[in-house]
Amino acid sequence: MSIHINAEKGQIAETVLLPGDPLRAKHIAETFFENPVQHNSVRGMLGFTGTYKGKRISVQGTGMGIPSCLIYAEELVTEYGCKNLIRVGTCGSYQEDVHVRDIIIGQAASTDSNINKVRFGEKTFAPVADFGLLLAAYQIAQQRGFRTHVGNIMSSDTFYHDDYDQYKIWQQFGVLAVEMEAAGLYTVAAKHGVKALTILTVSDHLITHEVTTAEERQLTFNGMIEVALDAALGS
Ligand SMILES: O=P(O)(O)O[C@H]1O[C@H](CO)[C@@H](O)[C@H]1O
Ligand SMILES: O=c1cc[nH]c(=O)[nH]1
Repeated sequence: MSIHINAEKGQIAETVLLPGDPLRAKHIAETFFENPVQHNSVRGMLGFTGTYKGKRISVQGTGMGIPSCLIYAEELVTEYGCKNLIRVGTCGSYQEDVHVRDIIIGQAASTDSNINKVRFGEKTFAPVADFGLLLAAYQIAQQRGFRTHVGNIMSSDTFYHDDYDQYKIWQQFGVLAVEMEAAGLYTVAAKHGVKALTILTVSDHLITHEVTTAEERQLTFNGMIEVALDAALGS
């Protein structure tokens, strides 16, 4: 048992999907896993382990934001020996040609978080995805016909902003969308020498103000989750 996960050693698989929402973790386990077993209930941050197409795999909710996500990422790696961390989340698009319901694969993650200033001081670390996981996810998404974008994403420390126009600097530099965890996840994966990837579904649009309905989001999430699970098969 670790401080925030009450699973026994060996109860969590080496490959873990990481949604922010613990109820999405439950949905993934109930929809896609054979014989899912709940391995965590601490703070209601649900986690499950089961089998997908013959491979043992886990899903663990992380909560929202880098600080919460990194508690789970650190404990999964250091206490449970997890080696492949695949975030499956939602994001807001920064680009006209990146539409709601599209899939984004986070090749790299910019951030307004202070975490890496604390770590690296004046120097800059570039948090990047594992290339093997990224390539597998991209090829699977292409085969399935999903509109898919690969590139830089922005991990923000805030969901609500005093100045919404601040997105324009990221937009201008080609950043695809905003979410709240990937830069931290990629950094911690690098620190421990494990693999990480972030796959997102666009749930809203910062420019056009389009949003997805709850039902649409559910269906689109399933596409993203299948991409993540099938990419995980080769991990
Ligand atoms: O859908 P999830 O995985 O929670 O991801 C996004 O949604 C939350 C904000 O609503 C943040 O965690 C953000 O990163
Ligand atoms: O962090 C997030 C997630 C979804 N949509 C946003 O605008 N921001």
